[in-house]
Amino acid sequence: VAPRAASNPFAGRDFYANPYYSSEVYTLAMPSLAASLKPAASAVAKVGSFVWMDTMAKVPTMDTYLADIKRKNAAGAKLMGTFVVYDLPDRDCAALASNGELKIADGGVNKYKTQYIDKIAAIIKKYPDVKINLVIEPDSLANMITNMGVPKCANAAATYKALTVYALQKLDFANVDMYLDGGHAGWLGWEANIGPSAKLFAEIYKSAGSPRSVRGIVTNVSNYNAFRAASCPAITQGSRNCDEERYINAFAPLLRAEGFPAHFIVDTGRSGKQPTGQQAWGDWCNVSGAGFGPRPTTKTGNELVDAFVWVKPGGESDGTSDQSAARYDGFCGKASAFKPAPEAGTWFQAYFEMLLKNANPALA
Ligand SMILES: O=[N+]([O-])c1ccc(O[C@@H]2O[C@H](CO)[C@@H](O[C@@H]3O[C@H](CO)[C@@H](O[C@@H]4O[C@H](CO)[C@@H](O)[C@H](O)[C@H]4O)[C@H](O)[C@H]3O)[C@H](O)[C@H]2O)cc1
Ligand SMILES: [Mg+2]
Repeated sequence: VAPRAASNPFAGRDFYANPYYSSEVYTLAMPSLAASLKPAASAVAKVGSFVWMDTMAKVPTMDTYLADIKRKNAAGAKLMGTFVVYDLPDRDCAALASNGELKIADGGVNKYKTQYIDKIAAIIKKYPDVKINLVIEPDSLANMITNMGVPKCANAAATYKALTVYALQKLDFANVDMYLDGGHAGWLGWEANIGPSAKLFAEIYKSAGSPRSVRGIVTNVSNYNAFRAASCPAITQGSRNCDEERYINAFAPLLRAEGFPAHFIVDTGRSGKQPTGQQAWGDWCNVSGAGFGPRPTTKTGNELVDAFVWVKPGGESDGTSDQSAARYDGFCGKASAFKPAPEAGTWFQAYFEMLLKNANPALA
């Protein structure tokens, strides 16, 4: 077994401005952007964000990007690959917007193993010299804590847990570090949720055999919370953990006590402007008033936090506002949600412009 990583998986490496996102910015955003916003947009295109493998068809692009990174590193760069594993069958079980391609009822478990995870493992094996950091399945285990009352989540629970364990075991390589998705302060940070969460995450970690490459937990993926709020926003009323740092500082000792010595990374891609237009802390879809947040860095000011990262690519929709669409989720129709919005994952120009204008720190 490889020696336990004592060091920060992001230390001494630079983020890879992936071609997929920069091409969205240059081909989809730039042409209709006001001249005044173009410098900010080209700055954003250079910020390294995670590549979402949200379909089996996207897996081969991991090979393309890792080959590009390997080439660039051979020429003196110090890039790492950062990817999101996101294709569980019956995905996003409490929402409708990000419904995935695999269904438990339609052989999804076997497809996830053989056509998704095993394919990712085979690609990683080709690049033993490239540092790879992975986010594992946003919105999966968190839903197991708070949404067992949703039939789709209750029915998917055993599968989510078993396939997460499978992924942690199959992707456990010496050059890989993985972070399980831990929702955010407004989700699992509540008094009622944080204890059960620590137990569940530790159970998964130990069931997988405490793999060396499971470094910890990522928080705030596709959400908007400040890492360190100057003052607790009104919508967080009643919760002691009103920002991601308070959530992490409360969560870490509970996890350690359960046998999971987790470190953390935090998605700051859309946390720049506080407070946002959320009317309730549970508002998650295309929230108005958000802005690009702190740039990716290992200088987090908290030794539990390896890095601030950009996981959700700012400008890609969280879900359609078209009420007649199959994947329409009511949260994307709420007053706090920017409308009209296209399907989850597709380019949302007006929202991108808002993120540029609200960026903090400023982009250019
Ligand atoms: O006063 N109290 O003591 C008290 C105690 C408990 C309370 O209840 C808690 O209230 C919280 C809201 O405050 C709820 O948190 C919301 O849960 C939703 C899932 O159900 C999440 O939605 C996901 O968001 C993802 C992006 O983050 C999307 O990608 C994904 O598609 C989407 O599904 C929201 O973020 C998240 O904010 C908790 O469940 C709930 O338990 C409340 C008060
Ligand atoms: Mg989503």
